Amino acid sequence: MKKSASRVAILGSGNIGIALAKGLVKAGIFEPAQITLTRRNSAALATLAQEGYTTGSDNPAAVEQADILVLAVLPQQLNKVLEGIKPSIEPHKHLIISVISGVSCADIRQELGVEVPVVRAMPNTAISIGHSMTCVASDCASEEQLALVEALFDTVGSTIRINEELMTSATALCACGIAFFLRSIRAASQGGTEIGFHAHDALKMAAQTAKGAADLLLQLASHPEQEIDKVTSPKGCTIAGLNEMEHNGFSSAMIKGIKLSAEKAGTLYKEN
Ligand SMILES: NC(=O)C1=CN([C@@H]2O[C@H](COP(=O)(O)OP(=O)(O)OC[C@H]3O[C@@H](n4cnc5c(N)ncnc54)[C@H](OP(=O)(O)O)[C@@H]3O)[C@@H](O)[C@H]2O)C=CC1
Ligand SMILES: O=C(O)[C@@H]1CCC=N1
Repeated sequence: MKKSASRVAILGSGNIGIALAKGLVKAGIFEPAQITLTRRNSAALATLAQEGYTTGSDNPAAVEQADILVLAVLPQQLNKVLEGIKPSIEPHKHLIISVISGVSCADIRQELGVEVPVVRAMPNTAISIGHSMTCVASDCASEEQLALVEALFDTVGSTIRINEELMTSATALCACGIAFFLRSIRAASQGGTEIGFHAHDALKMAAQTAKGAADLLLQLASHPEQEIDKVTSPKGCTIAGLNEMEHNGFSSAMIKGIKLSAEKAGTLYKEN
């Protein structure tokens, strides 16, 4: 994607909002000066202001200067933000991208009271280094608008288009998934320390091994069990360790955690 001429306003510049901004700049699509970052405590954005981003706490002003609006506040903070920007929304100028869990495109249009195009995107924090898995959905955006959002997120990782009703599932598997895989890597490194490695070496060894495992699947398009079969020598130490993990509920714990996470993701906005 070539450099964009658009201006982006990220309303709610916390963990994911900043990760997105950094990813887009790192990908060379936007200059920091094309991105406005807002949060109520705008002093916390001082370092980003020094890097050239426009920062502040005035959401309506940010909306007026931008054509792409990214909503990145917590679900329970959304309605207040929408109420504040409502008068500044121009349906033929603005494209709204919401990364907020559990809030539908229709919920956003209903709160705004205008028929503005809304696309939901569910990235993860690896977006800051260009390795996000981002799921994209909309109930109303044109093909052109969806393609634009996909192209934007393609610059900061992989993107797939899904049906909107699967967005809470995508939240659990991909956005929360970063934490689940990180915890697995941490557990592996703790095991590594117990069997003889200094903690920092064990962590590096575990992380690189996890990266290799993921790349085997992504680059060879193979199935995990196909690759596992190549590691498990008969009567060997891999199958001994793997079966011990399964006897202790390894796969079951991951599956149950992802199911619970998806259920919770669906209730975050309604719990307001
Ligand atoms: N973290 C993640 O990995 C992912 C998160 N998400 C979704 O992204 C959203 C944000 O999550 P996350 O970044 O973790 O949360 P954070 O709490 O880190 O970020 C939310 C930000 O919104 C700001 N904010 C709150 N109210 C306003 C307001 N009225 N105007 C402007 N800014 C405001 C807060 O700053 P202040 O208090 O100073 O206003 C804060 O910096 C959530 O809806 C979450 O579901 C989606 C994918 C991944
Ligand atoms: O934990 C959360 O609710 C958010 C949504 C996805 C990742 N973090």
